[in-house]
Amino acid sequence: MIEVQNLEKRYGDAFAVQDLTLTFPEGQLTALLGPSGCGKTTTLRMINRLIEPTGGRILLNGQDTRTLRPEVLRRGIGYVIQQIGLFPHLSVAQNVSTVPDLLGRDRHATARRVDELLDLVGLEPATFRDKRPAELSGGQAQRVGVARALAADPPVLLMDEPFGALDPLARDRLQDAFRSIQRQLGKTVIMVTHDIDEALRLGDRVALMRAGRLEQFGTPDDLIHRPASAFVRDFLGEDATLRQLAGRPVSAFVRAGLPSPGAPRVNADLNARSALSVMLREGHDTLEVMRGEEVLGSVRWQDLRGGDGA
Ligand SMILES: Nc1ncnc2c1ncn2[C@@H]1O[C@H](COP(=O)(O)OP(=O)(O)OP(=O)(O)O)[C@@H](O)[C@H]1O
Repeated sequence: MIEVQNLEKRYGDAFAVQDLTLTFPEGQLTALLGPSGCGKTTTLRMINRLIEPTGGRILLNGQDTRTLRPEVLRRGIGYVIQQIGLFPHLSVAQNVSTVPDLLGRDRHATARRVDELLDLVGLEPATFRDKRPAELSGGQAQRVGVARALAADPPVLLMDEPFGALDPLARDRLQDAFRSIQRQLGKTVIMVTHDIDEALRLGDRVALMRAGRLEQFGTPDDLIHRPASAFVRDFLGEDATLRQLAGRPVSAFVRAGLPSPGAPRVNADLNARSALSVMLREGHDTLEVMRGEEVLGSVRWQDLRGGDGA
């Protein structure tokens, strides 16, 4: 678990981060969100001590990070940035195994792990293992970057706009892949983004910052339905609920029980925003949700509009 307490970074008279106190829950993904210059990257880089705070402290599993040598600290904290920085002269497999090799881990075990990780991020190992970075698309290179960060098996991952440079389709795919990996591996992830959709879609928690301070910390539902300030409401915008629905399958909103007679059927994987459109189009306030031939249950208009899906 990572706790920051009264964290501060000052440059001359200007505060990049000021009086920031929050706990990043273990095994969850927290999105650090906010407008340009609000202090997101500075906060992230203080956590792995690429930037030293001018005040406050950071606890990793209860231990003040200042008592740890930076290189020891960073071994337990993966770091993924937009410009992935793969080594051009090394193969994909060598790039992914950089840290385990440095740590002197068993070579055969590492080779197996590299293949597993490539598989996990959606790169066929036999095809990609021996390629050089110059032979990869931007999206493939970012996948390799994610695999490399996971290779050392750090309990904590810091990510700074990791999907920023991708086209929308590739970004959606890699976000989905990453989300299921994160759920599967139970990593604690802190992800900087200025993309509201990304934060609402991927974040278990969202920390919204403004001018170096924390404006609100909560679940996506909290920020959308219980904004702490006019700033939060304005920042998320009026269509925040719809955008959040677009990132969730309708199955997240299913309740047991039958819908009203004649309700349209939709597939469980349909996104909730499209499900809402089906209701509007068909003039029904319930839908029957199917997975293949099986009826999962029903979903009601007010369930989608209330935004309480998990
Ligand atoms: N080395 C530095 N010297 C002086 N000011 C700095 C320095 N680094 C950052 N700042 C200032 O601190 C503030 C926060 O910067 P930071 O990069 O953390 O913002 P951010 O929220 O990540 O922004 P963006 O989304 O644009 O990357 C900004 O006003 C920035 O100008």
